[in-house]
Parts: sequence; structure tokens; C-alpha cells
Amino acid sequence: MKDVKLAVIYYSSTGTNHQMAKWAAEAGEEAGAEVKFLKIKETAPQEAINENEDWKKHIEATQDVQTAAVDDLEWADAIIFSAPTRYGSLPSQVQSYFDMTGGLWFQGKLVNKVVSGMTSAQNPHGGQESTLLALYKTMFHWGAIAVPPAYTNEVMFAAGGNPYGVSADAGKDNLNQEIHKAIKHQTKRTLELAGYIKTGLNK
Ligand SMILES: Cc1cc2nc3c(=O)[nH]c(=O)nc-3n(C[C@H](O)[C@H](O)[C@H](O)COP(=O)(O)O)c2cc1C
Repeated sequence: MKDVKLAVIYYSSTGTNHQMAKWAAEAGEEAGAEVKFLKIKETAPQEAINENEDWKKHIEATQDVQTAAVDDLEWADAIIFSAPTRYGSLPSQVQSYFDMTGGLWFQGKLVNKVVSGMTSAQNPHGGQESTLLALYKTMFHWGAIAVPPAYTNEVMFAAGGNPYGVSADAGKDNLNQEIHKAIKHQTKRTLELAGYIKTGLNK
């Protein structure tokens, strides 16, 4: 997987998706991919952030993480997104990022990107599947190739069995070894398929 470029792009208010994305980036590096670990820009007003101590602390703690630009999507062969649910859909921060991709989309530059998504919610049935479906809907419009982990490895069952993408209960304390293993699997599978597609397209 040496020639595969992986962008792990996340949004997180309180750290759960940051940690999930970090595990995906580490798994990508272990697999030999060239990896970019990128956060989606915060767009919430400071007053709102100040009202939530965990949110404020997380922003301060991740100041040094590079912010995702739309060009990073063009650079990547494979992209793993991680973002929490907001009422069963994506956070507006992620949607704002996607709203800037029109130029690349018009030029067909997002076609055949290999993509996969992860998410978290406060409740075990708080909207994980619909959040990932919302993500994949945009990916389908891009012409990207979505790679769900499905039940392609037994580690998926122990991690809650969401076939659309690894999903966790909110809070870093809930990110156990089962979630970690499933993220490794999802990342490896995404990279493998990206490798096949890249090789095939270059023939
Ligand atoms: C505006 C808003 C809406 C949310 N909606 C839901 C929801 O419908 N169901 C749920 O279980 N959690 C919901 N959550 C909880 C978040 O999904 C949770 O805080 C997130 O998964 C934590 O991820 P993070 O630590 O990466 O920010 C909501 C949170 C916010 C701020």
C-alpha cells in the first residue's frame, strides 16, 4: 500500500472523533500509506464553545492539527472521514467543508476517490447509521467509491456491528480495544481497495 495516499479528515467537538481518526491515521501509516491527518475547521461562534468546557479544551488541545483544505481531497487516493452525529446527520462544519468542493466536483476530480466513514453518538441508537448515510450521499454525488467495512471481518461484531462504518458511543472512555481493532480493519480494507483501483486505473 506504499503508493496509496490516505487523507484522514475529521471533525470533533469533544475528542471522540479526533481519537477515532488518529487510530485510522496510525493504521494507515502501519500499512505503509502516505497519510495526512486533518481536522475540519471549526465554524461555531466562540460564545457557544465557551459554554462547553470539554469543547473549549478540545479545541485548545488540537490547535496544532492541520486544517483540511479542499485540495487535500484532490491529493488523496483514499479518504476516511470521522464526524459525530448531529440529530442523525452531519455537523454543519463538515457540510460547510463539503460546500467548498464544488470546483473540484465540476472538474470531475473527486471521481473514483475511495472513501469510508466513521461516526459517534451519545446513544447507542442515536443516529449513527443515518449520519454515515448522509456522508455517503455526498460521496455518491462526487462519483467516489464508498467502502463500507460491513461484516468483512469478525472484529466488526465486537465493535457494535455497524456495517456502514465503525461507530462509537461518545466519549474517549468508550473507545475500547474493540473499536480500535475495527478502525484498523476499516482502514486496511479502504487502503486495499484504493490500491486495487489506483493500479487498475493506471494500467
Ligand atoms: C447539536 C447536537 C446534536 C446531537 N444530536 C444527537 C442525537 O440526535 N443523538 C445522539 O445520540 N447524540 C447526539 N449528539 C451527541 C454527539 O453526537 C456527541 O456529542 C458526539 O458523538 C461526540 O463526538 P466528539 O467527541 O467527536 O465531538 C448531538 C450533539 C449536538 C451538539
